[in-house]
Parts: sequence; C-alpha cells; structure tokens
Amino acid sequence: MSKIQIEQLSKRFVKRDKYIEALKDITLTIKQGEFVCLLGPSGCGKTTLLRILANLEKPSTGDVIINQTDKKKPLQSMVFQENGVIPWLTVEENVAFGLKMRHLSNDFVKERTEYYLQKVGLSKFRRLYPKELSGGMKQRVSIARAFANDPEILLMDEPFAALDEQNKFILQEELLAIWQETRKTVLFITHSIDEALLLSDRILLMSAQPGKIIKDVAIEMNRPRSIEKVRSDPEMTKIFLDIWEQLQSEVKQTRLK
Ligand SMILES: Nc1ncnc2c1ncn2[C@@H]1O[C@H](COP(=O)(O)OP(=O)(O)OP(=O)(O)O)[C@@H](O)[C@H]1O
Repeated sequence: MSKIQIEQLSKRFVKRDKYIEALKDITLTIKQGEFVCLLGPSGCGKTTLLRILANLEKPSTGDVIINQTDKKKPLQSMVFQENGVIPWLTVEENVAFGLKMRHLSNDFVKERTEYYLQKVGLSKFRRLYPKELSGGMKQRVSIARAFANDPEILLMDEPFAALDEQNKFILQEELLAIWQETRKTVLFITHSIDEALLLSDRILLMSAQPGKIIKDVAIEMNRPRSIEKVRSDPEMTKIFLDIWEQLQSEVKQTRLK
C-alpha cells in the first residue's frame, strides 16, 4: 500500500530578483512501512522536499498525498539535526509533549512516554533539562518524542550528523530496533552512504540542483543489520561504489555551477 505519493513536484524559490529551481519533476511512491533514505549533494533540495512533506513549505507545482489511515494521529513528525528539543521542558516532558497537545488521557501519555524513554535508555535521566544532556542524549529525546507521537510518517533530517562515530552507530541501531517494532514509514536524509545502506529498504539518490531523483536502489540485505555486516557484504560494497561514483559526479557538477 502506498503511504506517500509525490506527483510531478517542482519547487522554485525567489531569491532577490532571481529564481532558484530547487526541485524539478519529482514523482515518487513510498510504501507503508518503508524506510527510505535520501542522498544527494549539498543544496540539491533534500530538506526542501522534507519540508514540503511536513507542510512547512508549499510545492510550486505538483502534488503530495500522504495516505492517512487514522484521523486522530498526526500526519508527520520531524527529527532535525540539532535543536529539536524544547529547552525549558525536562526529558520526560519533551517526550510527552506531542501526546499532551492532543489531550490524550494522562495514563496513556504516561505509559507511552515511559515506553519510549526506556527504548532509548533515558528513563533515569527523565528529570534532566536539555542543557544537562549530551548531543546523543538530545537526539534520543527527539527520536523518542517522534515515535511516541505515533505519526503516519516520520521525517528525519540528518538526525545523527552532529554526533561522533561511536554515538552515531549506537543511535542508528537503536533507531532500527524501534523502527522494526513500529514499522513506521520513514524518510531519512543523510550525507553518509554507509548510514543509508545500514538503515534503508530503499535509497533515493538526488541530482545536483535542480534536485531530481536519479537513482532508486532497493537494499535487500536481511535485517537486523550492523555496520560490520554492511561493510563486509560484497553486494553492499558494489552498491556503495556505484552510489559513490554517481554522488561524486553530482558534487563536481555543483562545484562547476
Ligand atoms: N526559503 C528559501 N528561500 C530561498 N532559497 C531557498 C530557501 N530554502 C532553500 N532554498 C534554496 O534551495 C536549494 C535547496 O536547499 P535545501 O536546503 O533543500 O538543500 P539540501 O539538499 O537539504 O542541502 P544540504 O545537504 O546542504 O542541507 C538551495 O539552493 C537553497 O539555497
């Protein structure tokens, strides 16, 4: 069943007296429960596409349809690279925030909050404020909140980009464990091919500006995956090199513009 349908989408921005063609003719279907990573050179329009899906930006032309199965659920939740937590709320209050806004029963909010705090290993830090947390802990709060909201789709914009390698691997595996349980439809932006290979059912590669989808690769490796398995698998190495070459050529084009 299709969860997200994008038809002939283009986006132009006006900057001073010039047009910037950020996205061009994007047509795409994402299935219910699919984990899709979006890769592409800097400035190719990845965040713009995510913002359109989050209804923070309107397409210039074309349509976006998110297939809503439950009207009581939010359509989407977003996780950003940084600053996604509310500084004056505790860890627990941050995770519960979306649920409280929907006026759900206190017992339900408490149970869901507790569940996701445990999933990301933050139960004993529940009373801390964001300024008392490390970068990795803050991202865990954002992930817990996004999943606790139980949205129709999850939009993640380089959520691990600011973390050190070790923390990144741990959070990637935690995210996969929660995703495998919930089977949310996820659209995840990354600059890392390794990250995309580890996480995705499918990788979409975008061209240099104006952003178009130039490659759509199914990643069929069995789950659960680990970075060690991904790096030692010959098929994954082949896909890595293929995407690497194409990405390099798109990055070079960006530099020539
Ligand atoms: N509100 C805006 N007004 C004008 N131009 C914009 C606006 N938002 C984005 N752009 C332009 O649209 C293009 C795509 O930007 P976007 O942030 O979507 O790219 P990106 O692929 O996410 O980049 P990065 O990988 O560096 O985060 C860029 O040229 C950017 O300058």
